[in-house]
Amino acid sequence: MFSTKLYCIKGFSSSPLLFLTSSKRVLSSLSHGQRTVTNTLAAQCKSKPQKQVCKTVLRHFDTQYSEELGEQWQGARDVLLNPLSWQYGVLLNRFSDLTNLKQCLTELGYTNLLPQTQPESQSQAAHIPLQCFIHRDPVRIPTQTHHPGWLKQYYLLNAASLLPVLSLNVKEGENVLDLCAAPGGENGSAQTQLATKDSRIICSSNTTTSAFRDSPGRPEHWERATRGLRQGDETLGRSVAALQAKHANQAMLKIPRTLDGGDTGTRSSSGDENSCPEIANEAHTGRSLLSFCFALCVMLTVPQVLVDAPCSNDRSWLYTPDTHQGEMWLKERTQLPLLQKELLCSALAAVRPGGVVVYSTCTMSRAENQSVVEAVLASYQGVELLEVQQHLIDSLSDHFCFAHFHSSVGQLVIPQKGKTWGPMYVSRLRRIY
Ligand SMILES: C[S@@+](CC[C@H](N)C(=O)[O-])C[C@H]1O[C@@H](n2cnc3c(N)ncnc32)[C@H](O)[C@@H]1O
Repeated sequence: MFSTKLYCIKGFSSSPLLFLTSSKRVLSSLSHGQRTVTNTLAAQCKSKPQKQVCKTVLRHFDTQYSEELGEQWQGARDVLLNPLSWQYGVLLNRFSDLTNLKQCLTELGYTNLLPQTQPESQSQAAHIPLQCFIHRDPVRIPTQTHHPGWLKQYYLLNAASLLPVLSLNVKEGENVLDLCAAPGGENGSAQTQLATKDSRIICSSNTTTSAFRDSPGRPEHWERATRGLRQGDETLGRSVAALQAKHANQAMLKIPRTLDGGDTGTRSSSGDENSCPEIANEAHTGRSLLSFCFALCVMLTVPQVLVDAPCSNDRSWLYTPDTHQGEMWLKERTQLPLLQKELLCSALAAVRPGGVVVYSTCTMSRAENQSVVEAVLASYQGVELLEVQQHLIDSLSDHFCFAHFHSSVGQLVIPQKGKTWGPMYVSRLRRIY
């Protein structure tokens, strides 16, 4: 029923050094004191062409979010409309030599979002927790480019996208089903974050594509890498898969596309589906999981499922290139909750009794967040709501702004001035029986 793949790579030995050297060069050229660095990076940002706001989407957000978020919408609006204020997290790739990189980041004024809780040593590499560096200013270090057979040392991401993975609280050796694993919008790769745990990740779509994409919204890179995987040649995709699998003791299980339930009628947030056919085909698998999740449950006894659901990604939708597309997306928006509920139900059916499902989106829309969870709780027997762990909220509150809801079935990170992370909604459910 499943095909288990453990990729191997050849000729890797010299690549990390070269890769590290090039990164050090980039970073060291910036490290002439924090002020200079900040100025340099800010200048880089400013030299980029300005994104154009879609007025149709903005009007829609104004109406909806001023009602749903109250006074917090104005702060979020200011951030969303000012890309120069956006902060970028630097998620380290534990499979690289990070010593110099961490030092560089520290010199640049970055700090670790997540305090180290376990000792670090070569022999305990497998136990290094997620390491995401953040900066209080809206600076952005250069994105690393792909080199065949080499791994990036870091990924730039919205640090709030760590929250769903942290909420899972994966234990060493536990299996995780990543129900919406296809590459998404701007928030980075859940798989990459999960891959820092010594656990098996089971994906409903092509796992490896997320881990090596160059930057959000660049399907040509996913296509290139996916094609490489299909052809079985020595590509970057294969190398990444090998490292993730070999070093993290993971087996990547791809659910065959023959189990695909067909078209969901929704847009893949990966953008242009035509340019990336394999991803487009595999992106619809999660909805049809219900039909075989019993077998999945019995065979794999999945204790945790992540539903990083397709949603109306507020940050990118606001910058929809043309009005017509903005209007189309707003129409599609009304269809999303149905798909999201189905995905969440599939996840609950797949998780073993006692297991936890984490549902996440990168929108602030109540219809796609609380309403989805409330509807599933009301209709699905034997499921209870869990709080997002208080210690997580406490430790992240210095950096993230959580929404002040009166009655909440989850936590919503809302971008605010100086804390521009999010939007990110997370809810946790436990299957009781
Ligand atoms: C928010 S993105 C996931 C991002 C991914 N977890 C990551 O970290 O890169 C949601 C993904 O769900 C995929 N998707 C859409 N419909 C789906 C379905 N019916 N089953 C499974 N995945 C689906 C979309 O293609 C999209 O890439």
